[in-house]
Amino acid sequence: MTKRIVIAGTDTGIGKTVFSAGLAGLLDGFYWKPVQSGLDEETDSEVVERLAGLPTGRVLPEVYRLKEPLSPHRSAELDGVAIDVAKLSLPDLPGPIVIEGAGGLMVPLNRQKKFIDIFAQWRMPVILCARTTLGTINHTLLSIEALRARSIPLIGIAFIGDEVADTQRTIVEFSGVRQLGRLPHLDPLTSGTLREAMVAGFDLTAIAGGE
Ligand SMILES: Nc1ncnc2c1ncn2[C@@H]1O[C@H](COP(=O)(O)OP(=O)(O)OP(=O)(O)O)[C@@H](O)[C@H]1O
Ligand SMILES: C[C@H](N)[C@H](N)CCCCCC(=O)O
Ligand SMILES: [Mg+2]
Repeated sequence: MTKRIVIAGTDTGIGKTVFSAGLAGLLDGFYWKPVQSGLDEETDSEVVERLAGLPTGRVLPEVYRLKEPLSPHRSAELDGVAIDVAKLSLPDLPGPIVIEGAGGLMVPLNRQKKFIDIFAQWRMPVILCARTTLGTINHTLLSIEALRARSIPLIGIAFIGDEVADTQRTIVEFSGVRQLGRLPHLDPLTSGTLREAMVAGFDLTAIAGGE
């Protein structure tokens, strides 16, 4: 089976989609956002299409497209839709795939299930995206505890933002989870600057090689 990597995050709006675009591009792979909430702005899949530099057809269609930019459980309720987690399953693909959740690990899909529950079912290795800015130590260590409590394999942490050396070191030391690299804040953010920053900031063998 080809490599499947789940991109999880410590929160919403921290850069999971940008990192996913960079990683899918670097792996020459596929991208899948199974549940999109918020359709008025550019969707995560559209961002990846714009930034990953991949041929067409590499971004798989979402299973649920929900109108309001809210937690998926609520957005689904407002649309009169019930998210059936059994429908969130992936076909076999001829290459690596990067799969993005929504928000942080404990975000609900419906009144029973959260993203972390399906990640535990899938048993696919996770990369945890974490901000470098203040507040991230707490969010990141809590997220790692939650993954460990469910025996979800964790490849490592991808930091996003400008370097805050002591914060990154503190997270790594307390958790014992490795830092895979760091994606700095990019201005301008383009397909080209993203690829360059991914190549400079991450060791692909650490990501593609193991769990
Ligand atoms: N490395 C970066 N450089 C510049 N801008 C970035 C970077 N990472 C993220 N951003 C910007 O920050 C915003 C939030 O990023 P992004 O959409 O990737 O967050 P997310 O974690 O995927 O959120 P969601 O939970 O909604 O999926 C976007 O406007 C994005 O362009
Ligand atoms: C709409 C947003 N951009 C994400 N797709 C969903 C974020 C859900 C966060 C829920 C929460 O933790 O309170
Ligand atoms: Mg996103």
